[in-house]
Amino acid sequence: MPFVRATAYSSSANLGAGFDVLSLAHQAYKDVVEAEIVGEGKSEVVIQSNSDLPLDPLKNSAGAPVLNLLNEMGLKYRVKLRIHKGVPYGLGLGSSGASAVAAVAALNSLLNLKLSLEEVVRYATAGEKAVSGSPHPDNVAASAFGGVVAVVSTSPVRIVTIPVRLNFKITLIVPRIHTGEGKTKRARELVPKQVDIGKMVENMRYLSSFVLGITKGDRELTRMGLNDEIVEKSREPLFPYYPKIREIALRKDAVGVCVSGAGPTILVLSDEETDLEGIKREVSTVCNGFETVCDFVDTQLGGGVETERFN
Ligand SMILES: Nc1ncnc2c1ncn2[C@@H]1O[C@H](COP(=O)(O)OP(=O)(O)O)[C@@H](O)[C@H]1O
Ligand SMILES: N[C@@H](CCOP(=O)(O)O)C(=O)O
Repeated sequence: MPFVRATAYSSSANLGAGFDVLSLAHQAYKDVVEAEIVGEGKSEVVIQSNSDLPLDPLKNSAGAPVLNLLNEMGLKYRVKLRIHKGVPYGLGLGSSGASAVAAVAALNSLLNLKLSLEEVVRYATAGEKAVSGSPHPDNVAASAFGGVVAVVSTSPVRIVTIPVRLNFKITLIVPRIHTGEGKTKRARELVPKQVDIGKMVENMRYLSSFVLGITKGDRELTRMGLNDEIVEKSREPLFPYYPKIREIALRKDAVGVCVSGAGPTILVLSDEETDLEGIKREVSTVCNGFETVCDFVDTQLGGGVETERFN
C-alpha cells in the first residue's frame, strides 16, 4: 500500500514576550510520521511508535488531529500512523507539536486533500489541545512553516513567517530532568489570568523590539526584545536555575536568552561576539548546583514540514 512519510522539526515557542504567538523551528531534533490507509468503512486511527507515548489516538498528539480531520471531512478510512519520535518530550522543544504537524501533513499528502499549510496548522493544533488542554498553535506553526513565525490570528488561522536578517546561532540548554506527564498543561496553569497594564506595555515593547531586531538585522534590538515580564516570571518556580543562566548568557554577550516554550530548556542566541564556550562552562556549574546535568545542543533554524510519497 502507498504511504507518505512526513518529517517535522522541533521548535522553541514564545521567544520572550511572544506567549502563544512567536516560535522558531530548529534542526536539533525531528519527528518522522508515516501515514498509510489500512482499511475502509469507519474513521479510525491506529498508532505504532518507537516511544512509550500513549497509543490511544485521542491521547497522542499525532492521533487526535488525524482523527479529528477524518471525522470533520467524513473520510471513512482506517489510518495507520507509524511515529518515529526524534524530538524528546516534556522539555519545551515542541515535541507534541512536531508529531501533530508531521501526522496531518502526511495524511494531507496521502489523500491529496490539498490543505494549505495554515489548514495543517489548524488541524495540528487539535493535537496540542489533546495533550496540554489548550490549543496553542505556536509550536505547530513553527514546525509546519519553518524559520521564525508569528501566529497573527487563530480564527481563521493566519501565520506569518518573519524575515530574519540577523545572523545568529542557536544553543539549547537542555536539563536532563523528567518533567512528568502534562508538563505544559501544568506550566500553563501558572500563567496569570489578569496582568498589570504596566507589565503588558513593557512586554509589548519587548515583542516589537525582538521582531524588529531580527527583521532589520539589529543585534541590540533583538537583545532588548528577548525578555518577558509576565509568563517567564510566573513560571520561574519551575526553572529556578533560569535567572542565573540568563545573567551568565547576557554577561558573556549572547544575542539573547529566553525560556524555550514552557521549559525547562533554555534557548540562547549567539554570534561571533558571544563567549559561547564560557557560557557553557559556567552554566554547567550552575546546573550541577541544582543537582542536574545540562546538555548543550548547538543548532540552527529549521525548515518547514516535508513529505515524501512511497508507492
Ligand atoms: N506524539 C507525541 N509526542 C510528544 N508528546 C506526546 C505525544 N502524544 C502525547 N504526548 C504527551 O504530550 C506531552 C508532551 O509534553 P509537553 O511537555 O506537554 O510538551 P512538549 O514535549 O511538546 O514540549 C507529554 O505528556 C506526552 O506524554
Ligand atoms: N506557548 C506555549 C508553548 C509550549 O511549548 P512546549 O514546547 O513547552 O510544549 C506555552 O508557553 O505554554
